[in-house]
Amino acid sequence: MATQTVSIEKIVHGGYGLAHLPSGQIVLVNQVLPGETVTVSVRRGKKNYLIGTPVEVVKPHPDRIDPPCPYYGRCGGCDLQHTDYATQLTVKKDILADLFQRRSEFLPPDIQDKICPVSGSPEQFHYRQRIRLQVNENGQLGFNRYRSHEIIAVDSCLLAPDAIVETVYRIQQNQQGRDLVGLSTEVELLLNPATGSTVCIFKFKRRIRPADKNRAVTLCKAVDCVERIFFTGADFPIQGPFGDATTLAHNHLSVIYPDFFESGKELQLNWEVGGFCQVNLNQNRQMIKEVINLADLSGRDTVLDLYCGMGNFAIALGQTAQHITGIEGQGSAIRSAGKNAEVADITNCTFIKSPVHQGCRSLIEDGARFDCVIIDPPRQGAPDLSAELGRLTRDKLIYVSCDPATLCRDLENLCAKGFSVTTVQPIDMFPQTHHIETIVLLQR
Ligand SMILES: C[S@@+](CC[C@H](N)C(=O)[O-])C[C@H]1O[C@@H](n2cnc3c(N)ncnc32)[C@H](O)[C@@H]1O
Repeated sequence: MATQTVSIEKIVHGGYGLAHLPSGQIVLVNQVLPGETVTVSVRRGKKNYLIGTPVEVVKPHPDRIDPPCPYYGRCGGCDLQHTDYATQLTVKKDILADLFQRRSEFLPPDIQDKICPVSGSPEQFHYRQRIRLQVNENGQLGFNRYRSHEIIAVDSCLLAPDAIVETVYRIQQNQQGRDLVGLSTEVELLLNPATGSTVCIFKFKRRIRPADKNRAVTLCKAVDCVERIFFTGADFPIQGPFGDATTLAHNHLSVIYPDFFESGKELQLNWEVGGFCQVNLNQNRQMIKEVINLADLSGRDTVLDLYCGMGNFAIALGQTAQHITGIEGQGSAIRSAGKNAEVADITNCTFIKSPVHQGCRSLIEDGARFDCVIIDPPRQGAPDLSAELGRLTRDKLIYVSCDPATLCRDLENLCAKGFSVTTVQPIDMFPQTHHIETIVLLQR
């Protein structure tokens, strides 16, 4: 492969450094920082650009550091670990600004001025409530190599809390644990914040048998940091819990945010194993506060919470709204949302299990409008929903996004429907990686 020396002009969406070759062609390079001079080996990429792999950093950025993880560069995660945290936050804000700039003809001219500094995470390592490991052909747990299906065996991860790291080690030291891992294609490890113990979901290559349940019980007894075990597979839904009988009362995980409300009251959120929760739970506390702050509800406001999950925002907003309607497609999340409202002792929330587009159409047919609409879609965003959002929103629309590219596309559509952008607040949910969570306040 040919090597070339290039100057990195900026970091773009996906965490790549962008440089131009003397020929004028664009080359995207990973593990670099803006302003660096880097020798790269260049290979063919997509139609409009080449891919460069760094061979030597000739002139490093002043804030470049030695990445602390021994798997950095081989493992596909943590692609910003080569710089200090303050620079990671600056890079993320610049990535967002660059995306907006590239689509500037379709976005409000002053949108760049609305981008606030990225709100940093309380923890920069060990923040992930869950990790998903792959199983390689030798029955070892690992992560995919950068941009590859090859599995790099690991015995720790700096993003995982200690209890998960201990579980990764101890299930591989235990015969039943090794047997279960060997029968799986992937193992998900979840921290239960309420107990500090872990829950394992083994994704099996075949259907489970009674012997597998016995292995799970024996493993839970032998490895005290594992409290429950579940099984799932390509052709069967999640089954469990299995394990030591004392831990099997329910299939929930829960987090309590003490002193969440001004009154000193805590916020408790429960969700079912296999259901969605934000991965960085301490930063989630800050994100809910930010949504409350942007919604700025009076006791008379009505709220629509689209893709509401287990009521992550609705339960907190329910304390000050007149009424909240939550729409969510996953049955387990809707069950958890109802339970969370009960625990919080609030009765002004209605949760509807429905695909969001269908739920919005029914609300429009009923003539419903809401003072504040919240939308928190998955990574693919919410294309084709802007007309519905325009009809359902009386005043504020709060868009929570985990992908700035689909956010940018959806903002274009919303601005074309008469919304204006008031605030863009990036939140760092995923330190050490290029991923960006963003909350945007739009108004009619
Ligand atoms: C990013 S999560 C947000 C959940 C919640 N707002 C939170 O903060 O925990 C997206 C949610 O959308 C749900 N979902 C995805 N596609 C959906 C659809 N087409 N209709 C309804 N819900 C959907 C998923 O089940 C998931 O709970």
